[in-house]
Amino acid sequence: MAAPIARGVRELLKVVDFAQVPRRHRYKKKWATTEPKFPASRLALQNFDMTYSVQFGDLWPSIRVSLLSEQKYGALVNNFGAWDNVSTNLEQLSARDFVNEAISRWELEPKNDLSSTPSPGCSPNLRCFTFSRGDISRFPPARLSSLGLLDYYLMDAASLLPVLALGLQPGDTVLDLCAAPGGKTLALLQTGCCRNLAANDLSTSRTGRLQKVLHSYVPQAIREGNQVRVTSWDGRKWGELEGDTYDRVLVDVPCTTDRHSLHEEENNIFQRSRKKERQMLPMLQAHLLAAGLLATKPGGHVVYSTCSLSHLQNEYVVQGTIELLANQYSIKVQVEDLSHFRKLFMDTFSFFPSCQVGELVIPNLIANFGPMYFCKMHRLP
Ligand SMILES: C[S@@+](CC[C@H](N)C(=O)[O-])C[C@H]1O[C@@H](n2cnc3c(N)ncnc32)[C@H](O)[C@@H]1O
Repeated sequence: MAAPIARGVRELLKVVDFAQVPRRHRYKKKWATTEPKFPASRLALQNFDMTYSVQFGDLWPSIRVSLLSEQKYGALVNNFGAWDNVSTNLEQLSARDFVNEAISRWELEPKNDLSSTPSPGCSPNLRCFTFSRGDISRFPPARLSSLGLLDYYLMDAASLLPVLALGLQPGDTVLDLCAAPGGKTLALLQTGCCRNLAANDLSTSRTGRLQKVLHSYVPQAIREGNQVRVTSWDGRKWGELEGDTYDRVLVDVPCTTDRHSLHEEENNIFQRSRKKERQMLPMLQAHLLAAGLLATKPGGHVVYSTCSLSHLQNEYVVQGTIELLANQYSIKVQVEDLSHFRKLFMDTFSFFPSCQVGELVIPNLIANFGPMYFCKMHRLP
């Protein structure tokens, strides 16, 4: 499978990379050996200014300032602890459960609208609190409950959207292909709907972090029973390892992690030494998505997600991979329309209005979540 996918994505890169760079920037810069070291976060900002000003036009200055400002968090309540007390405490801080607020709104929608939207499945089991738009309060650190588990998990609330979009149903077998450090794995378990959950990540040090998260939030009986399996394999091989197996697959790929790249030098993908790795990201992402689709049962669903704003890593990867699976494997994959989903959550998040496929949460000063791109696909039977 590797060769045709690699060839296809290389073709995509040829076309798209140039289309994104304005003509005035197409020059080859010579770096003198004496030139002072440029922090990777500065290189990231330069790169974003070049590509995203073209991609987002007038929206870019406001996204830029939001990305450079403090992000907002959500508190995902641990359902394995005393969730009702924890929810009451969070409400007393004036935070609100954006998941259940959205689902209550959905239930109030007129019947004729409901018929065209899928059921919320297990999503109402998730409770995630955020402060309202414009409220930049911070959550206090999570506390240990009497059961020895932490009471909530702090995460970018937009990271919950790919899990919600996956739309788990009771008894599903689920694969989380790139799972570490484990925020989305934890959310998948919190739905209470996974018959089996396979959580995988290539990096053993990062699966170590995932194990720690599970240890802090999930009772021993669940961790050590056969409901959760943690592995450290190359996700690109999953189609060969366990083809046609899972009802739902989450493919939350490595990406340019745009917010992180602007704030942290450590492990920054814009370091000069990682240029090649950065250029190869769309290829790796397409391989992982193809493997995730091959691991899905015919009739099953996949969500692809990144925390990057780059169309090249988002919709181009989705469109290119779907085309490749059709050509190389005669596997048909349909992108699902998530516009109803966007409508449900637009009080909490700012969405980019013009994605060709999938949805993109863009950072906004009064709702500083994301970036988070997610696209739901149906592998046709
Ligand atoms: C965006 S992070 C995943 C975040 C995670 N889903 C969460 O919510 O906490 C992407 C992950 O992909 C992993 N990764 C990179 N290449 C991989 C591969 N070939 N197979 C599986 N995982 C890979 C990285 O180690 C990294 O932990």
